[in-house]
Amino acid sequence: MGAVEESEPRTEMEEEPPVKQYEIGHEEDVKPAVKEVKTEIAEESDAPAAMEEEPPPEQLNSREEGHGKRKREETEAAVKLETQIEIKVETQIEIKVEALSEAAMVDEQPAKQLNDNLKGNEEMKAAKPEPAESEPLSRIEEEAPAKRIKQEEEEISCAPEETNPEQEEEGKNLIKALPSDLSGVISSAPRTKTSLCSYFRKGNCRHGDQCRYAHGEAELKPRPDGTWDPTSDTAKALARDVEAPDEVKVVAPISTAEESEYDSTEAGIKKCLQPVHRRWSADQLKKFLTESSIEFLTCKKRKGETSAFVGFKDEDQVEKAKKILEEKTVSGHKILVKDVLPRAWEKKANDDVDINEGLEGVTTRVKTVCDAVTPLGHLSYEDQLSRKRGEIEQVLKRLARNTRKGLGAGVLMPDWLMSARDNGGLPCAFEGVLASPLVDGYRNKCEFSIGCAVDGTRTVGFQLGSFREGIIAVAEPIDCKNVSSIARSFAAIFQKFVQASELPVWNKTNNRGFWRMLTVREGRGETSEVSSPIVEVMLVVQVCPTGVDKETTSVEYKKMAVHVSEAAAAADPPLPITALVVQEHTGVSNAAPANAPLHTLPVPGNFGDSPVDYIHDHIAKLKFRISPTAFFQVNTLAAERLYSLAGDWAELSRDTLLFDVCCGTGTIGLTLAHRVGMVVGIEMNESAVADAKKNAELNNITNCRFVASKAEDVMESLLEEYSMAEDGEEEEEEGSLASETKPEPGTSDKNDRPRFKNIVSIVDPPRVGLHPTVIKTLRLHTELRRLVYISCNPQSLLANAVELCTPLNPERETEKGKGGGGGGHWKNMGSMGLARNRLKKMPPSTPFNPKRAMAVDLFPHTSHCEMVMLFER
Ligand SMILES: C[S@@+](CC[C@H](N)C(=O)[O-])C[C@H]1O[C@@H](n2cnc3c(N)ncnc32)[C@H](O)[C@@H]1O
Repeated sequence: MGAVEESEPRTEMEEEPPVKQYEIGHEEDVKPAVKEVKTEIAEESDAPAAMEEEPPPEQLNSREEGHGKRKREETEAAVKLETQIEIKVETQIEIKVEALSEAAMVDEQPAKQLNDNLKGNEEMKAAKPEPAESEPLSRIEEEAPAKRIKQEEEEISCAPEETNPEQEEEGKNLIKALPSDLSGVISSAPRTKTSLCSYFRKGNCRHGDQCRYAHGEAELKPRPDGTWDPTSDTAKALARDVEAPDEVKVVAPISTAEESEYDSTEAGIKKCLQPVHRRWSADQLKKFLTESSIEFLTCKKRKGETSAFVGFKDEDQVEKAKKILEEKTVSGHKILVKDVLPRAWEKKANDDVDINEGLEGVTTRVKTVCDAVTPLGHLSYEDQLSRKRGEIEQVLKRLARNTRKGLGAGVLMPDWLMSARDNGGLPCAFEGVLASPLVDGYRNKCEFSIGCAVDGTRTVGFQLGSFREGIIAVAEPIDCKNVSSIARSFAAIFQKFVQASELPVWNKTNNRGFWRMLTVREGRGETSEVSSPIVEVMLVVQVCPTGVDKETTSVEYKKMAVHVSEAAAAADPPLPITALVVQEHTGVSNAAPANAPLHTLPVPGNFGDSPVDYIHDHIAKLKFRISPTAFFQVNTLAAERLYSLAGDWAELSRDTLLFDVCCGTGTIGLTLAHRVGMVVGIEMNESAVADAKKNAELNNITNCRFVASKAEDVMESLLEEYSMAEDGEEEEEEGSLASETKPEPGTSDKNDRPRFKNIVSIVDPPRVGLHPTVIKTLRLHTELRRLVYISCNPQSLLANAVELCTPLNPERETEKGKGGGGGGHWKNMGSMGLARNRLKKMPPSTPFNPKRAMAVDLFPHTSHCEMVMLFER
């Protein structure tokens, strides 16, 4: 949790869900979608009255009373229709935002900040992950690169271009069918031609004068809000004029090592030149400036960008440059000289510095470490829970809306979707949010950044904002409510050590330094009661050994071990310290790969010559070994509630085979093993699997098997291995085990294969959700009748749920091929769009039905929450 964004993580790599995934983006991003939505509503509307044909006028005139009633009905229908339109618009906004939020997943940025970034196009640009920072976490995450954000932006701004004449026609028919006095409610747009007709442009519009869209610039009118179709010449001309006003302030990108001279204090007065040729390198820019007789001190220009950053000696040089540049153009545009906002670390150090001051209007403003790490900390816990409850309700409603949207032609609406309409839009019972037993100091794992405070002091704590915003200052975790007192104490102990160390702390602006991150992991004693004390602690210190010789590092490591163990022993009360591990990592982001080298250091006074590299924690009276990189829920006591809820919903019995998909150290499977015949755990992190096996041993549990593999590679074969296979029928006839009687746990067939009639899966995937192959396997294996889905990311849960639950027309033709389908547009889609698209390739199969949902608050004071959903068929 070096940075703020890492402060509420699920794992060191995948971490916790982004905040408010479903937060709505910039209103303007969505406007062009409204027309499409209106057309879609015609198909889905709950307001048949509005679509019925208008009765003949004489009939209405002769029934005045009836007329009044009908008018009321019509008005109600119109309101209903409008509500539907709003819902649709919202859905479209969500889809756009969803794609952007997904891109955020690969980013180091905290989700809240990212969502805030989404609030404007400018900010959206700022939110593009820099390739160097975004180390792809998995195959799925790789599908969300910065490019996608760009495409999303383009897609949003070009929506009218994609209007389909058939849809237009449908829309027109709908509008015609409305009673005349209602049609105004939704139909004024087509009369004023505010969008260009893309078909006319291509020369094949068959609507002629009747077309709702402008045939050329002359017909085009401004939109009600005064803006123009962004593809029109008028809009482009306006954009040219407003694109680069002089007063707009710019934030320079973070410098690479080669560009560091631009960031030096001798760089002078910094200005941004815009636009300049995209293809220019820094050298070409320097050449241009020199040949134009423009004096300057430093400059920074990256190929592919239209902004250049130049340092001038004084105001005089700036004025002269401005004058010369007035005469220069790039592709017909004047080169403007704009102000550059200073970054936080460029400001003078003093106590009153507002590290965000310079970033006003650019992106989110983070004031204190608590604002950054525990944004709900100012609310009462009750208010936090009710807020989370409301947000989860919204997520659930989106499941119903999106499934409805994905229903193919001729497919009957399933009962759960029908009843959602009478249930306020909820697809299943929502049973509320379970509170965390421990509200303050609940985290058993804290990842502290090692860097500099605003005043330059070496500090161990949380980053005050996002690196991308230029905020790299670190603050001590003093008032952070989610941090335990033990973690706080170790942060202070380590801070003292790095302040005295001769090796430098990590500097994110140039990616140099030695001390990078301190992770404190804690384990409770025998029982999992709130009152049970922390008895084991593991410290994992991340360093970048580049350029430091082995002898120096080993001396530093020894000093470090002595310092922390002495300080821990001297604390009042003394602090436990069980394991001390160094992780070497040279990458740019603090998220180290699973195979980053680890060194276990002896802790003076501990375990003699055989230091350990793990600690233990307890859940449901079981003991769990946890190694440095293995996932373990950060709130042990709340996790216990979560697992027990999942077990209850899974309706386990001795004839059940439980698949624990993404099992980590085996927590779910092992805590439920006594309630089932057998557990099969699947996990891709090998050291977590080693822990899981060890944990089974530690607790004398013998009916568990743990498989170290990606679930997508083994799920299908494992299901086939254990379920009553197709040939079970034959075996039954032959008098084998597949009879009506429940197979005893461990019962085997003639191939020594244990088989189970009741197969249940509890899945607890990382933030990106389950791999499409796993979803397909779960859906197609219909002997799997019950599925409990635990998720820290509502967005990916929703997308997976849509794929699991949408009924399919068995007679439709299943699409073949790779990608998301949809003719190559899949790269532009959000996760929900991708899910719906994948359904086109899903073979006919019985869908799951959402049955119940609940949340467990594992992360008090933050906006995050674990969601549990039960699916059955
Ligand atoms: C949210 S954690 C849950 C761990 C465990 N269920 C628990 O509660 O402690 C997700 C786990 O999924 C693992 N994982 C991620 N991608 C996976 C994949 N494709 N196949 C199997 N496991 C995966 C991660 O290593 C991590 O341990």
